Amino acid sequence: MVLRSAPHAEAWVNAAQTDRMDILTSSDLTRHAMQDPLRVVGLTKTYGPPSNRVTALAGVTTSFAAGTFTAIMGPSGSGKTTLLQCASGLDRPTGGTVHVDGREFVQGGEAAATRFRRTRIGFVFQQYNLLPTLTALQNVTLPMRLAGRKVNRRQCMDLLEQVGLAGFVDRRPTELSGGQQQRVAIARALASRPSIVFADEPTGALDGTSAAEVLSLLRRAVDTYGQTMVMVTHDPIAAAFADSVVFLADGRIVGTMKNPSAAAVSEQMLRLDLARRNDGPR
Ligand SMILES: Nc1ncnc2c1ncn2[C@@H]1O[C@H](COP(=O)(O)OP(=O)(O)OP(=O)(O)O)[C@@H](O)[C@H]1O
Repeated sequence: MVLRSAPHAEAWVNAAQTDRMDILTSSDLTRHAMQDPLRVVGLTKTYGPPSNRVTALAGVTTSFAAGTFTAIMGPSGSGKTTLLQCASGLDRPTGGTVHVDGREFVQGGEAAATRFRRTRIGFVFQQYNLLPTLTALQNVTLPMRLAGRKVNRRQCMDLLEQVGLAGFVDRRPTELSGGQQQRVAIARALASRPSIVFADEPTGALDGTSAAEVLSLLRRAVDTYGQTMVMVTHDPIAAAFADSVVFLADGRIVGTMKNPSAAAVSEQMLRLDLARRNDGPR
């Protein structure tokens, strides 16, 4: 998918394997995307003073359909994490809007943003972000307790069982391997049944076997519960677990790929790197 408004888009379409990509106009996007659980429109994010401005997002418009798994890829510094953080309410965009479950997320102060994140969104981070003093089960129930919601202990135990940790519920993070900690983090992210789960490099700190297990769990969350998964990754093998890949460069969407294979993703990443080198520093 290439948004026609994106600069370099024509070049990208020419350079890429166009048979794997759709061309989407902004009216198509509007028509199809209004009901999607997550939609971002004209998202911009700049850092620093005008004299030294960094543009991390330069107007990103896209939509994530229910029950789909999308990987966000792009060269270092292309804006992947910034997109994830702005789309999830962890950070405030400079411009543009975020729509979750058809409603615009209005940046109404930290309390509102926190409430929004706790009820509608799950997060999985590269470094797991588990609380070291709590057991696996307590880590999973924590977001519900923080949100003042009744804890469904049985459901949390079931989730830990589903991620293969039935015998580990009373262990603290230091007593678990990296892969096991990430599986606790996935159970925690899924416990409140959020409509959208954001994952930022969820396999970045894992070996190949643990990474495949974690990715299979994310895939299963999409297929079983219809959750919408948005994952930032550098790894083409991880991206191949997704239904589609959105490619970013210089804070813009420059293409998407449906039904990605690791080989096709690697090839597109190489093309992007090459295009960037040919363009020189911005
Ligand atoms: N807090 C900040 N202050 C200033 N510039 C920032 C800040 N956060 C990010 N940036 C800049 O914004 C741009 C996009 O950063 P971002 O972390 O979103 O990229 P990325 O694609 O996730 O990179 P990587 O793959 O290396 O993690 C980069 O040029 C980065 O240096």
